Amino acid sequence: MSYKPGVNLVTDKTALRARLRDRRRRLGAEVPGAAARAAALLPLERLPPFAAFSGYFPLGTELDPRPLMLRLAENGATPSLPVAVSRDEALEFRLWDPRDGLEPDSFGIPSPPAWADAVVPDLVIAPVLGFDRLGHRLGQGAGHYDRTLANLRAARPVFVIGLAYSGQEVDRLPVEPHDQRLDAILTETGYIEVG
Ligand SMILES: Nc1nc2c(c(=O)[nH]1)N(C=O)[C@@H](CNc1ccc(C(=O)N[C@@H](CCC(=O)O)C(=O)O)cc1)CN2
Ligand SMILES: Nc1ncnc2c1ncn2[C@@H]1O[C@H](COP(=O)(O)OP(=O)(O)OP(=O)(O)O)[C@@H](O)[C@H]1O
Repeated sequence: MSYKPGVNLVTDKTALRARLRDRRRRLGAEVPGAAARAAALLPLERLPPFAAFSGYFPLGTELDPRPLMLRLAENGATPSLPVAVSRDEALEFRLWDPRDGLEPDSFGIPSPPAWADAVVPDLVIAPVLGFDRLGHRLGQGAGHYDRTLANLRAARPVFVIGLAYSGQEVDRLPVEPHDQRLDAILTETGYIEVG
């Protein structure tokens, strides 16, 4: 898919989101086993050191990060999940203990309960609707990851990996000043480091 700049980046993004949602739905059905393949392809030795990471609870046909989360946790890192407290605020991250139940956050996404410990991840596995090779990411459009990564990065280094089907790649995404870039992209066909 190639991107032709239009007059308005925001409406361009909205149109792209609709197309990429359709495309991801198709990929979810056509590429079985992608989550486990992607998890196995992460080159742990190339990542900066990290003590805590965040994954996500897969929505719809998002690529399931749980095999990857399991691998990172088995490697000794503390797992956490994002919690959307409102549409306009940054995400919180809370410790994910698979023995504890999850509760819907303000978007209805299963998330650790309010009493779970807060975590500051230094590795973020971000859900992706679309990505390009420069590390630009298109998300759900609420700006949650942009706000959250801006806050995290203002305090200390955080390495951000977008997890996606390889078919979610586009030539070039429209970019706004607030967009936070991915450091790498992991798909079922490989690991792409962004320069
Ligand atoms: N699995 C997952 N968890 C996540 C996110 C995500 O993208 N995926 N988020 C990322 O920021 C945050 C939640 N933010 C969200 C913001 C908007 C919508 C949303 O508008 N969803 C559409 C339906 C999307 C679809 O059909 O695929 C909607 O409700 O109309 C969802 C989540 C934190 N947790
Ligand atoms: N750091 C920020 N501070 C305030 N508002 C922000 C910030 N980052 C993004 N926003 C707002 O969030 C809205 C959505 O941004 P955008 O379309 O880039 O979302 P996205 O990256 O696709 O989604 P998400 O980050 O939720 O996965 C925009 O209206 C933007 O102004």
